[in-house]
Amino acid sequence: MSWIAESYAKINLGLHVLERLPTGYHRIETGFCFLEWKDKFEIEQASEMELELSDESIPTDDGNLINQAVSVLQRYVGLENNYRIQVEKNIPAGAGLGGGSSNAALTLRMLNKIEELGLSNEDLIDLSRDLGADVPFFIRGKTGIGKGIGHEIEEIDIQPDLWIVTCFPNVQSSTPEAYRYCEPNPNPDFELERVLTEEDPEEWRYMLFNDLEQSVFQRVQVSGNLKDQFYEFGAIYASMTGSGSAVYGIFEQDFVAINAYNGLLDLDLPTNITRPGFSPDYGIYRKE
Ligand SMILES: C[C@@](CO)(OP(=O)(O)O)[C@H](O)COP(=O)(O)OP(=O)(O)OC[C@H]1O[C@@H](n2ccc(N)nc2=O)[C@H](O)[C@@H]1O
Ligand SMILES: Nc1ncnc2c1ncn2[C@@H]1O[C@H](COP(=O)(O)OP(=O)(O)O)[C@@H](O)[C@H]1O
Repeated sequence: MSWIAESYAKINLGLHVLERLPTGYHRIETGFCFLEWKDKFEIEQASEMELELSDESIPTDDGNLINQAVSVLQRYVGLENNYRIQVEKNIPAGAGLGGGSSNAALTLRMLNKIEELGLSNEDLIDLSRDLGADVPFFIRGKTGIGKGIGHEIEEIDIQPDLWIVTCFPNVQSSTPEAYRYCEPNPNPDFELERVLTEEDPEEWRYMLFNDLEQSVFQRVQVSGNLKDQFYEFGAIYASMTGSGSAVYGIFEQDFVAINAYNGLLDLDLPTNITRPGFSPDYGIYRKE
């Protein structure tokens, strides 16, 4: 008997870097929503802890966020059994799609259920403190605005009711570097929630920005080219997600989105298309 569940990717709708903090982190404000791009987890009891990933380029040692999530539970709560965790990786790493953070969050949620630990989402968020700023968003599984270092989530429905096409240009981008080279830009008059919930997405092009984009595009030029390509394909809005390198385009009409998706696949680039108003299945299921 095993347990199965899915770990979803995110994109950032706007990312404002407000301030450099003494901790080395940055105070930000960003919109988080989901893509239909997912890794598949299967967990079963085993004689010792084992991690198997379908993507051999990602480490399976202590550097893996799945193992770090297991260690946190072992250290602070205690686990009765050992498990074999098998993951079909589809979300590209180093893409700004939050694949590692999403995997860490799902590991906490699955082991909480399998071992009947009875921890609430808030308990899991407390435990995830050292795993990454994006992990609380993935534990909640709801769209919203991330504040603080990205870990304080105000849940609001900002999943675009439009097609989202997302493409990884086959080059990774480093999150620490993206923040190190960005220019914090406090703008007290900007209201992210209002822009995301009230403005026509056609207007986002002129008002919704990712402050990490400029410096990442200088180092990862393919991402900048990809953004131009999205506008050529007819996107009403295009942006890099998070610290890159992936870029997404938002489309009003299905045939325009599908044409962009097929065009990017023809270039041999990992690409995803997400339906309007998509909502992830956060269920954890038993497989006999
Ligand atoms: C940029 C964003 C946008 O959602 O996502 P990704 O592009 O990584 O997916 C996040 O802020 C990334 O979150 P996450 O990837 O969980 O970051 P962490 O592991 O906590 O931090 C990695 C490093 O990024 C920098 N960092 C991260 C978050 C933040 N608010 N300020 C920072 O300066 C720090 O240098 C930190 O050591
Ligand atoms: N479970 C995991 N899945 C993907 N990457 C992981 C995982 N654990 C650790 N990593 C490492 O984290 C780094 C960032 O990956 P990821 O979290 O997918 O990207 P991003 O922060 O750009 O969203 C990668 O270099 C990868 O080797």
